[in-house]
Amino acid sequence: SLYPELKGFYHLRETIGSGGFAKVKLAYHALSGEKVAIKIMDKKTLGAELPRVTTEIAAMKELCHQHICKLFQVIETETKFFLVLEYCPEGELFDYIVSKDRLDESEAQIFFRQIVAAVAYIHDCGFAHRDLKPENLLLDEDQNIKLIDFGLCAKPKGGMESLLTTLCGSPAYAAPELISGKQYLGSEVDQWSMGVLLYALLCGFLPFDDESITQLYKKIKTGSYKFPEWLSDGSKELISQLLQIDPKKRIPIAELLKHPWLTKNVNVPIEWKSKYKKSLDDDCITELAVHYGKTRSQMEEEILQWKYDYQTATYFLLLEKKMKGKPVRLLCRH
Ligand SMILES: COc1cccc(Nc2ncc(-c3ccc(C(=O)NCC(=O)Nc4ccccc4)cc3)c(OCC3CCNCC3)n2)c1
Repeated sequence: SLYPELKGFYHLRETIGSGGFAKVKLAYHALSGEKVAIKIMDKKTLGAELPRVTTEIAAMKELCHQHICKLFQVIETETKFFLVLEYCPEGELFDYIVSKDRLDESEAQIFFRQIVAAVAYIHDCGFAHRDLKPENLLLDEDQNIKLIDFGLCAKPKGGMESLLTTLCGSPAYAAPELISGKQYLGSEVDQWSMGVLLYALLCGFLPFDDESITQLYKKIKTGSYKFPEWLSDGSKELISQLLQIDPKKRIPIAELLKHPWLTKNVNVPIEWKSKYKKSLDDDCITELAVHYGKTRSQMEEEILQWKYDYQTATYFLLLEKKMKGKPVRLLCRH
């Protein structure tokens, strides 16, 4: 087959996305029967960008959050990287907004609370995303948000406030300081992009748009955008606090987590911390031990090494089955 490294472990199906350096295929994890997304990157195509994949893999191993697509396994061959990732059955938020034209305030609020939670978590882990847009926000079977970074744009924030100067991400969502080639902070760029995102959720179109890229840049740099008449005062106030040209004037994440527009009718601040437990799940370890014919303590010791091999993937996918209320069972037991 085309990818002998996957044979017997994953059953490949159709391509669900491609772009930049990556192609993503739907696949089935053979042991659990669960669907996964396999991101395939060719080392030759990556060329000088190769280090971005190692940065991405390191970041993914740190990021374990209910609103971030989980990494299950890394397979590296001489010519390719395969990242086995959480599959989101409801596809891109972008397509959902297009299908509904635009979202009403309550639905937009639910999605935006989850997006803010994911970004707050990434920033707390010392990373910045830098390419926040609806194409990188996927929906799971319960229509919950799962943030991804399809284009390898996420970066460590360095010493938290390291200044980054590479242009990354899509211009329509890019902050003024980023497109001016000035030094910028990833966290502040993410705040701006969240403003563009919230506008897109509530309006169904972009605040800054133009056929000519120079006109688009001009609108972004001068912060020239209009509010449609259907927006509430609360949502307009929040959007304007994010779309501040001066990065220092943008509402900080800590404030955002308890902003009135995000807490109204729900009255609880956003729970942004990871809901994943640090300890291993007994049922999953037991099922793995039975399958591999090992003792539970041997199995625990192996999983705790977090090798991101097929065993790691099988553990995480058993955990996913458990969280979805499915039986914690593998398809065949020796
Ligand atoms: C139903 O029909 C559909 C239709 C469409 C999609 C699906 N489902 C579906 N599930 C899962 C994926 C996926 C997950 C993770 C990554 C990734 O690259 N992770 C790496 C990552 O997230 N790093 C990272 C995250 C945060 C911080 C730092 C680093 C890549 C792809 C997918 O992709 C399809 C593409 C298509 C082009 N636009 C983007 C999505 N699609 C289903």
